[in-house]
Amino acid sequence: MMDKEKIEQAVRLFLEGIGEDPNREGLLGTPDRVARMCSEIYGGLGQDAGQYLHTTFEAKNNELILEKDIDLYSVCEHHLLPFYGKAHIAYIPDGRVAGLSKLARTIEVFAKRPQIQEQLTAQTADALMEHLKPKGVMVVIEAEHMCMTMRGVRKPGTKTLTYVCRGVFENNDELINRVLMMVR
Ligand SMILES: Nc1nc2c(ncn2[C@@H]2O[C@H](COP(=O)(O)OP(=O)(O)OP(=O)(O)O)[C@@H](O)[C@H]2O)c(=O)[nH]1
Ligand SMILES: [Zn+2]
Repeated sequence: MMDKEKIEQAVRLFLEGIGEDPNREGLLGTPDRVARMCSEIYGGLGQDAGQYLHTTFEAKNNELILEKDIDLYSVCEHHLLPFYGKAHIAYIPDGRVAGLSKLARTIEVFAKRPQIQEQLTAQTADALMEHLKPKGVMVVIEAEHMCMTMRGVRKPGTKTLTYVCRGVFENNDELINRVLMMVR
């Protein structure tokens, strides 16, 4: 559970820290707004990643399934600035498939936390392996980090691509290339 009062105090202190007046009219409601926003954008903290994967359906054939271009928003844990882009989740079932929306819901559990992209990619793949028990999973994320665009090195347009393979995808160039081709 989030401590809304603590977040509000911190926001007031932060505003003072940057030389603002937290009591000026435009900022009066800001601590409350930020606290409410936090329960949304950090709402994955403490959530069980398996919760969306309890209901599965029988699969007649175990062919590759790819859910691509999933809109993704997360927050980098180093600067607390957003990174955002697309996620692609491929898996080969082993007799059971998940509801299509549940792949996106699973990645959201991990995206709604202070994150680094590599870890977000790996945690999603591992959760799918653990709870869906497929033959293999591949998760690809391409994202732009605002800590690299609006500040720091200032390189807008730079995309960071991460991918993680588990199960039959591991070291299987043919499968990996098939997914990458379908994603392009
Ligand atoms: N590996 C990884 N690095 C990230 C991610 N998000 C942000 N970063 C990087 O985290 C690093 C933090 O580096 P520091 O040197 O501690 O912080 P900094 O002085 O603000 O660094 P600059 O961004 O280079 O100005 C930066 O290089 C960021 O680009 C991520 O998802 N994965
Ligand atoms: Zn950052």
